[in-house]
Amino acid sequence: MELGRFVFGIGGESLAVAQNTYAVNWFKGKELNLVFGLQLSMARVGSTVNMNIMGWVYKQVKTTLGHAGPTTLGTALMIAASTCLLSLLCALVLAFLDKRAEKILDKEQGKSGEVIKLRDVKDFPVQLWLIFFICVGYYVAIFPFIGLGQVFFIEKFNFTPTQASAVNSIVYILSAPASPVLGLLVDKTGKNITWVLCAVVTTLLAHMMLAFTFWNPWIAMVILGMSYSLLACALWPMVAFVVPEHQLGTAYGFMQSIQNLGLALISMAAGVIVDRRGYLFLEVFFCFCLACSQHLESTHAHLCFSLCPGGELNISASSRAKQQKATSVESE
Ligand SMILES: C[C@H](N)C(=O)N[C@@H](CCCCN)C(=O)O
Repeated sequence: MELGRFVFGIGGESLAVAQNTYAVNWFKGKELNLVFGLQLSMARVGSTVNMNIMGWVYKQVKTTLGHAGPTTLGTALMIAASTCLLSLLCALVLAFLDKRAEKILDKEQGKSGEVIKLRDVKDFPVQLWLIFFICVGYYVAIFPFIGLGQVFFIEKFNFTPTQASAVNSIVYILSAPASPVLGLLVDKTGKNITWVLCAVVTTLLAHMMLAFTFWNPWIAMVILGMSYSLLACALWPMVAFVVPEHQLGTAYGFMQSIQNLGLALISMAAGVIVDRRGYLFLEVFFCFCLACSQHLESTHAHLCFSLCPGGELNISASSRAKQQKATSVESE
């Protein structure tokens, strides 16, 4: 099982790196934030369908085979895995379309000829490193929290397991419809840094509500779901504004690696904190992670404004459009 999850991790995360890089290559300067929102939405529709349908699939296989056990479980999992064939098919079609676009648009000519090197990392701008650390500081307060969330709602709010599971999964369920809408909002307004700051602050407020009050946790979880969707739409596309095209894959690869390293360590730490100190300490710990992320984002904003006032990261959509027009006139 662990070997399977290891291989799954390699595949899943590399897929995410490739998806992000393709999205930027195709949509930079167009509706990039919306595209990231749509990606997130699709992923969340997938997880929601999976959460709701797998129990039913397992029961059907059990009825057909006439018994429970490893064969029944294995068959149900193989049926689930068959959806990867659909992904493979889509990836092949995408590869074909991308090659075709390269020829039609004569992209070879526009290429700078720069070679991709792992050494590029040392030339990454400080803004990019800040984006990486904001990402890790934020996501460690989301994924590990949802992992432990069900028991938290049972223990603190006396919810039944069904109620706890419903309130816990609202973050992902909400992000399916909300992400494209919020992505469009970021596209229309620009100002990615401001949106990321809003998302981190509202997530911090939601965690503080869960930690220090007994208010109905649905309120905090709905805020968390909306702010999480906003962050994902505004943060990930920012990478494309600070690194050149040939370094995008390396930059997204690093972002995912740092995020996963943080998630692995913080998930273990979160388990130890719950066992030794309980859920209040855990929530305070998540608030601390978010406060670090918020501090980094403020530093990031400050740096971007002082290093390049009017720079790419926080300009409005209309100024971005003007900038692009000017660049394309210059290159003609
Ligand atoms: C899967 C990956 N580790 C991750 O964190 N994904 C983000 C969104 C990535 C942006 C779209 N490809 C998530 O919020 O799930």
